[in-house]
Amino acid sequence: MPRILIVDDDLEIRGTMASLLRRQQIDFDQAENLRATRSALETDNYDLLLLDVNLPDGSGLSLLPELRSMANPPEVIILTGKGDPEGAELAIEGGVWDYLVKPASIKDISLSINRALKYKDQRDRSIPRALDLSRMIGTSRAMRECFEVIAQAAVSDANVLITGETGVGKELAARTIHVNSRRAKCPFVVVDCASLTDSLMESTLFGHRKGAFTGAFADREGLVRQAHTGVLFLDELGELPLAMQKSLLRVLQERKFRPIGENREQESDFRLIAATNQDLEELVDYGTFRRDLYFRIKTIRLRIPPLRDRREDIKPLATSFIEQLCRESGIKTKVFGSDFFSSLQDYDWPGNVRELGNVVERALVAAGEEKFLYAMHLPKDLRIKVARSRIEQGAAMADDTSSSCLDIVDFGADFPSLKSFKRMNERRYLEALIRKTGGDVPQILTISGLSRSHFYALLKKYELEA
Ligand SMILES: Nc1ncnc2c1ncn2[C@@H]1O[C@H](COP(=O)(O)OP(=O)(O)OP(=O)(O)O)[C@@H](O)[C@H]1O
Repeated sequence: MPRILIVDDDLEIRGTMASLLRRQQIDFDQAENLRATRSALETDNYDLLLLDVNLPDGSGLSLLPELRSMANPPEVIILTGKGDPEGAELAIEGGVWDYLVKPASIKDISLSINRALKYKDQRDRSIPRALDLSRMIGTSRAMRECFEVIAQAAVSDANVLITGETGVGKELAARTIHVNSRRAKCPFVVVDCASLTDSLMESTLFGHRKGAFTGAFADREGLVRQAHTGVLFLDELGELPLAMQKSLLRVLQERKFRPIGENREQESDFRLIAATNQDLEELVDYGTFRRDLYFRIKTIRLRIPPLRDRREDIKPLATSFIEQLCRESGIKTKVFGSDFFSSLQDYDWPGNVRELGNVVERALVAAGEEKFLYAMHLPKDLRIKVARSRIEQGAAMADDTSSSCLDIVDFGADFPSLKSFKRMNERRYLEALIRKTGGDVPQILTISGLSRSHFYALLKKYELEA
């Protein structure tokens, strides 16, 4: 059910609006000034604000930038007693749905409210569908939840804090938010806070004038200004020194900064997306990260889980990386031996998706001209770790591609049905036979006793090649 906040200092107007909404069975709250409106917005979600311009403690229009930076902002209809064309222009620039001059007819107000609510409803529903995820892969439930947050972040202009271990895809997620947002055509400026020394940081972020310090041979535009109209992506935010945190907070509040050696302030309208693999809350408790900055940055929070907690994503990621690498190097895409994926599945991926990308690339190089990718093509250190962990788990399934393909396997909690066990082994039998005979079909048919048509049907079934 939609919810509306009526913001007006005039009791009579609030009463008229309230009875209109009650008749339409629309839920609503009321606020008589800016302060009450802000506190209502902090505690509740609204789909629409009916907003008066002249309020006792300031202009209703001053709320528009704050609303725009909310994760899922309400629509706004401005209702004002003054026919103020400049105000109307400002309001429309600020993204309001409609601007009605009092006394507006009940019919006009009702029509406008219904249209705005319909639009808001469509906006809410279209969030997940509208997303372009062409570069970001993931089918696990955990990643689908991440995509929902990314979709919400894409339709808003709020600050975003992305957390997760190294290599989980924080920067990729930030870029995905950017390409799906209204700032998509504007710059995406990356600042790696960990690689900047304290002395370089201020001039890198805010720029400097020629001669501002020894070595400042020319004017330099800072990254904050370069991000104007676009996104400033602060990677490794937990590494930002305290002094710079203060400056950053000021820029976030005022969107203004002063390059070193410059008298006048400059402006930059950027959206902040920050990423960290550190626990910022813990840093706040230790006193090495400012609490006020932390609260300002985490309007939208995206936590990307490590790959070991979403193993379902390993296969689609690895397949996509291999296909892309084969395409780029102009070679025919490889066929996977089943032991290849099972080894990938059984590894813990401390370096997450980045490590997976590197590992499959190394496997591709190791396979050379071979059509198949087997576990033996994977880096030795990875195979050793997988073998160890299998032994530790009592799986006793050594990672030895030359072992019999009909070993008895301890499947642990994932014990398969007899049908799928037979399928698995049939596939492994065929892979081993193709490997042993070098793909010599007459020899395969002699050894297996299969008819030619049955053999080709099995190749098709298991997506194998001889
Ligand atoms: N879901 C995904 N789909 C496709 N590629 C991904 C995915 N997640 C990560 N990658 C790839 O993995 C690599 C590492 O990702 P990224 O740089 O975004 O990680 P990060 O979390 O920002 O790492 P770090 O903390 O070390 O900066 C990149 O090549 C990226 O394209």
